[in-house]
Amino acid sequence: MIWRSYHPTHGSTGNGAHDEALHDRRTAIDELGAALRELVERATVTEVDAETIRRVADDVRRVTGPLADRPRGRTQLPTADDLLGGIRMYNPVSGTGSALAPPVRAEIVDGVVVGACTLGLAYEGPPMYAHGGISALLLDHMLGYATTASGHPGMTVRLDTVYRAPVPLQTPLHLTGRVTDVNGRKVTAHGIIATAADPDAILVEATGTFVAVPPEKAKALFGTMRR
Ligand SMILES: CCCCCCCC(=O)SCCNC(=O)CCNC(=O)[C@H](O)C(C)(C)COP(=O)(O)OP(=O)(O)OC[C@H]1O[C@@H](n2cnc3c(N)ncnc32)[C@H](O)[C@@H]1OP(=O)(O)O
Repeated sequence: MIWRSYHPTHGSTGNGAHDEALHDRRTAIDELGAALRELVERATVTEVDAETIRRVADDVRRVTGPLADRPRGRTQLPTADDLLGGIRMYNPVSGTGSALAPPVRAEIVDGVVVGACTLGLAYEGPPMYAHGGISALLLDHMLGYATTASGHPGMTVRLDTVYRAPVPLQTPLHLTGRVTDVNGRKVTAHGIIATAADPDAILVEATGTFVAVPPEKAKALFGTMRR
């Protein structure tokens, strides 16, 4: 991962009780993430009356109160994350704890990152189809994953996105990301979005340039990060 030089591994501790507590916390975060995504989608699709919407808004404010007890700031990593192990519970694309993430599930197949997700109406841009920025978000993630998995992690400095056809909502999607060139610190990657039903028909494709962050820059950008 791009932060490798500045943070020790926080993987398995060999401490059974700690691992069990961590697993339990991640499971709880998964559960809350799923509930939040359901809330977001239901709030987006509902046509109930204004009184019901206000009542739900009050209820939501009330039930989220306990979560305000121990907030973390931007320099503090989530205790449930494992940066070097690639576990980012709140990643806005793949994090199962995120209300914003579809979430994308991705794996590496023959050197290519292959992902899947379904976008609900909360991601709507043009009626019935995904917002273009969401497609770019998904592809940036797929390309970033591919560069990291290839052993050449870096940050996006450029993302060229070509929208060939609208991306349908409520439809299983097929995503890919692959590294196409490594040139010193610069890595080029390419990815697509298609439907799972017709993975060869490209709806959106992107080519990205990623640059490895030199240690002095990494220190300036991420040096204040703490557990
Ligand atoms: C597992 C899931 C992972 C998901 C990952 C998602 C990825 C992301 O979203 S990252 C977040 C978005 N990106 C950013 O915020 C990055 C912002 N940019 C930066 O901070 C800096 O550009 C940084 C730190 C990356 C590089 O800075 P620096 O080390 O000064 O680079 P710099 O020396 O200017 O350029 C290095 C090389 O890249 C090239 N380059 C820089 N910017 C660009 C660009 N926009 N387009 C093309 N080439 C560029 C330069 O020309 C140079 O090439 P060469 O070595 O041939 O001369």
